[in-house]
Parts: sequence; C-alpha cells; structure tokens
Amino acid sequence: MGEFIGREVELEVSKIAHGGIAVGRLDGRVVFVTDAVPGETVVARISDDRKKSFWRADAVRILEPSEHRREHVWSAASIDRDPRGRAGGAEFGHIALSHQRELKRQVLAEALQRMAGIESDVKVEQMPGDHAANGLGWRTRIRLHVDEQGRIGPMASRSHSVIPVQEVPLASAAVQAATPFDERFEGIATVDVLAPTRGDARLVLGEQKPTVIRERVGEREFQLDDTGFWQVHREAPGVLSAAVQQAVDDALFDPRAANLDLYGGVGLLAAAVGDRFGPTTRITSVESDARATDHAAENLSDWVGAAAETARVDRWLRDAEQNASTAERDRLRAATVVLDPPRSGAGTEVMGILGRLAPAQIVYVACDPVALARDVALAAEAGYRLDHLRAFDLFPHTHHVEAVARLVRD
Ligand SMILES: C[S@@+](CC[C@H](N)C(=O)[O-])C[C@H]1O[C@@H](n2cnc3c(N)ncnc32)[C@H](O)[C@@H]1O
Repeated sequence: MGEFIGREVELEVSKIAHGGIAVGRLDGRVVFVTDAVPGETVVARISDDRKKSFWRADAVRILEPSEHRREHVWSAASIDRDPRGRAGGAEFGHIALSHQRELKRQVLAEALQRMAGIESDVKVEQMPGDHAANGLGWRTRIRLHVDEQGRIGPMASRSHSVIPVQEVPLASAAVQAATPFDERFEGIATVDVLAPTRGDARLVLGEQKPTVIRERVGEREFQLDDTGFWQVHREAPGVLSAAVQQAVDDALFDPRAANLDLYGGVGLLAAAVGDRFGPTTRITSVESDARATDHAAENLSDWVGAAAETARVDRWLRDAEQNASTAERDRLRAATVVLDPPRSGAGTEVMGILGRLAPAQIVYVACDPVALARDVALAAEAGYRLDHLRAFDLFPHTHHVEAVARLVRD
C-alpha cells in the first residue's frame, strides 16, 4: 500500500463512471482515471492505491486520443499541468460538448438500469446559447477559496489545495469582471462571486452576513439571500420551472389537494406550479433554512393557498404521517409532490414515508443520477413507476447533469 503512488502506467479507458471519472483496468484491477476520455489509451500516474478493489490515477499523457478530445477550455485545468496543480470544477473541459452530453446520458441510463431496472432512452438537452458559447460563461455564481498567501482560486480536484487562477471561463462575463483575481484576502476561507439578474455583481466574503438580492425568472421576481441557494446556470431557473410545469400530469393534479414543494428553497418550483394552475392552488413549500423560508413566504404571497414552512423534510413528513387528520391524509393522497433534494437525494426515510402517504404524483428534480436511480427504486417498492423523464445539461464542462422525473402510482 502506497508503493505504487506516483508510478506511471499505460491504461486503456473504456467508459465513464459516476463522478465523471473514466474507468481503466490494470492487471484486472479497476483504476479510476481523471482527465481521460473513454476509448483512449493514456499514461496515468497512480494517486491512490489504498483500496484492494480499485485504485485512482490521473492521465498525464495521451497515447491514443479519442476523436472527442479537445484542448481543455481552461488552461488552469489542462493535462499539461502536474495533476496536483490542475484546477477542479471543469472535469469534462477536455471533451467535445456534444460528447459530454452523451457521457452524461450513459451515466444516467446506466444508473437507472442498474439500480432501478429501468431501460431509458433519455437524452440530455442542451441549454439555449450554450452551443454558440462552447459551454462557457453560464455560471451566475462561483465559489473560490483562499490559499495561505491570500490568493483566490478553485480547489484542485479531489484535494484541499487551492489553485490560484486569473480566469474562470465557466462564469458569466459579469462574474468574471467582478472576480478580484489580483487581490489578497486575509482571515476568510472563501470568496463567492455572483451576478444576479437584478442589480450589480457582488462578492460574499467568508461568513459575511446575508444581503437580500433579487432574481428575475420570466415575469416573476424572487427575493433571496446572496448567501443562499439559487440555481447556477443562467437558464436553469426558467428551464427547470418549465420542465416541472410540463412534468405535472394535469389529469392527476388537484389544486385543493395538500400539494408540496419539498426542499423548496425560496419557492422557485412552488411558484412554477402556482403559475401553471392558478392562484387558488394549495401548495406548501418545506425548506430547512429559515431565511429561505421567509423569502419563499414573500415570493409566494400572491397565492392564498401557498405556505412556506421551515423544517427538515424527513421530520415534516414524519409529523404529517403521525398527526395528519383523516381529511388531511386524503388531501395528501391526492397531492402532487415536487421533490428537489440536495445531491445526496431524498433517501430511504423520505421515500418510505412518501410511499406510505401515497401522493398522486411525485415530480422529482434531481442533480445526481445515482441518487435519483436509488430513490426511483425505493419509490418502486412503494408502488410507483417512472413515467416521464427529461435531462438537462445545466453544468457544461463538468460531469453534473440535472433530471426531472415523474413518478406515478401503478
Ligand atoms: C437543490 S436545492 C433546491 C431549492 C429549490 N427547489 C430551487 O430550485 O431553488 C435544495 C434545497 O434543500 C434545502 N435542504 C437541504 N436539506 C434539507 C432537508 N433535510 N430538509 C429540508 N430542506 C433541505 C437546501 O437548503 C436547499 O434550499
């Protein structure tokens, strides 16, 4: 153990695994290789040999390149650098944009097949404007870290070392222009740069107190904290709102049911449901961050039927299961539930309670394909089937992919 670290080996990489890492084999052992493209033969430097079942390595030279290989869009992340000095956060930046989407499709389809036994012909849809911009300039928010000398940059991939940079090409022009590349910071760990649709770009330095900002989505405006969650791709709020509106099956939607927007943030998706079904729609947004809930209450104030509650989703559902009256349980059974959990997914307890409450449909917005597939499999145990699925390339040049699924009772 440890004796192979730093050694260079020749590997053929065959496919992409969850997390955006290519898979090769060395004497029968799986090796996860960064900065490679499936189909390539590479020289890779071993970075981790601690596990029996798999090792990790970083491509350092390409012997037989894939036709899909491109020069990295970010020189700070290029294969020409020592692996420890490559900027993280753009791990697909060396792959043609259309092929990135194909790899994301494969990861999503394979996760659904392996974990939920579902065959899917889902496509990963490109966002408007991304083709022309070669997938650059989409981030309306970035987080940079501060190194010991006070310089800012992303972390290297799989490491805690900061890589100082002079450009952040995935970020929008406004974010790039506002990023203080040449300043030195002291006493803080992070610098966030964000460019809301209303007002100027701004910085959030370390644990700075939140300031209320405004984001516009179509005709609607949302208030939120500059320290709080908001979808990152400039097109994401609009595209996901429309995708959720489309995913809700009208025939199963009851505006008087106890409809839910779980992991609701500042109410973006509850608003999408309300906009589609009208101001009498009853919907409760549940979110653990109290300030986000306050904003959600304000953002949803045009609907008499809308409410925002601060709670952890698991606790809120447990309480509903134990304490709801018979009438409220009937309204939950008739409900449409929008579910937009963080990357770890909803998990066993939340999916279990939802299964027992048995809402008419669950619209699941997922930022992790494996968590989605696991939760779809859990929902299947409770009698739900996946009957609608779309996927969106909301994170070009990274391995991330967003999906919107509908689950209905069989
Ligand atoms: C992916 S974001 C979605 C937010 C919102 N749907 C949107 O599109 O803007 C997930 C949200 O879940 C919240 N969250 C994380 N864990 C939670 C939990 N256990 N219970 C309730 N909310 C949680 C986070 O604060 C965050 O606002």
